[in-house]
Amino acid sequence: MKILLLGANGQVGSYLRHTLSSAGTVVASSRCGFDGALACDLTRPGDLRDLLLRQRPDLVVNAAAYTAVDLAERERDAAIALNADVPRIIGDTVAAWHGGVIHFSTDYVFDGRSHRPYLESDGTGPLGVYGQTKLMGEDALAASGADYLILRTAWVYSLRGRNFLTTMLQLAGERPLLRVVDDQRGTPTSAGFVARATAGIVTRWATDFHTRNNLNGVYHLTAKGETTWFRFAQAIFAEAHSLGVLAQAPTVIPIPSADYPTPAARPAYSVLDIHKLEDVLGVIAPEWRSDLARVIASEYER
Ligand SMILES: NC(=O)C1=CN([C@@H]2O[C@H](COP(=O)(O)OP(=O)(O)OC[C@H]3O[C@@H](n4cnc5c(N)ncnc54)[C@H](OP(=O)(O)O)[C@@H]3O)[C@@H](O)[C@H]2O)C=CC1
Ligand SMILES: Cc1cn([C@H]2C[C@H](O)[C@@H](COP(=O)(O)OP(=O)(O)O[C@H]3O[C@@H](C)C(=O)[C@@H](O)[C@H]3O)O2)c(=O)[nH]c1=O
Ligand SMILES: [Mg+2]
Repeated sequence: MKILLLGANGQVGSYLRHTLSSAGTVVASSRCGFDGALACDLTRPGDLRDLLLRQRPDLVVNAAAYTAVDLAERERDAAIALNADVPRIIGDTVAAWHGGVIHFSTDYVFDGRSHRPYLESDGTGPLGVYGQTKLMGEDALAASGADYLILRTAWVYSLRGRNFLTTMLQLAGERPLLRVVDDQRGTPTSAGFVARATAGIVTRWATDFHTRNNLNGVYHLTAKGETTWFRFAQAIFAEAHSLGVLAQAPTVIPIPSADYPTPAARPAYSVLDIHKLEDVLGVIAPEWRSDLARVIASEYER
């Protein structure tokens, strides 16, 4: 099976480049092209169509996105181009040869007013431009006629790139005291887990090739459990400290979101129910806390 991976240089994409090779022949593409990846600026629809037509993949895995949540509030057009137009063009194009698409979306499609984990069938209500444009992309792909899986993940971290984990480790070296919001609940999920689970899903999907359209739809893909950003920060410092990576863990103070104003509002509660992922796609998810410990140890315990 030929798999075209878009966004190969991103947080999830860089892990997918490795894990997907167990599921098929991977052709990787990134904005600039590096390390053998094909260069393609996805904001140029003609370039994206050319890439798809030339490669004619059995499956496109789209890990490219506009992910700057706050910046999106004043760069709406750029967010639409990446998060809404790209999945629409992919779906419309590969539908011509009955190709499939695996696309990632986010917990930020929800408004956060739920008091129990969100089901795939629950109503959406994004609070900001990032979530709105990701939802537009979900709808466009679902309407395209291609076979598709939309994997909604959340609070993704790794030791590469910019994310909450790397931000906290960096701030720990700069400040003795950090203030972190304690009234937004969600589930930290490692990029490595997302990429391994996705590769397993691709393998299963390829096996069920003739009936795979039965699987079309949205799936929630996170680790298990829930926490707040404050408790996530505490856990990061506890793990790093126990491995001797941090001489002195900073003091972390819990604060309400009102005390940490940001251009984009975040949902107060965006825990995702992952039973459909487990039952239909057979993914086994780790607890978020053990996933975090594994990630930090993998880097430093050598
Ligand atoms: N990060 C998170 O917390 C979460 C992410 N998700 C979703 O998961 C998916 C993967 O996210 P993640 O890996 O964290 O995102 P990243 O921001 O790390 O990666 C996105 C990639 O998209 C690429 N990209 C952006 N613009 C273009 C362009 N014009 N042409 C080509 N490539 C472009 C970027 O390229 P470059 O490296 O050159 O900038 C980057 O490598 C996304 O769909 C995201 O919405 C969902 C929930 C949580
Ligand atoms: C750095 C920092 C952040 N915060 C808060 C701000 C925010 O409410 C929360 C998380 O901050 P971040 O900006 O790292 O996270 P954010 O950009 O909101 O992360 C989101 O990214 C997109 C792509 C997604 O799809 C989501 O699932 C989610 O992971 O922590 C503090 O309270 N103190 C701090 O020192
Ligand atoms: Mg990023």
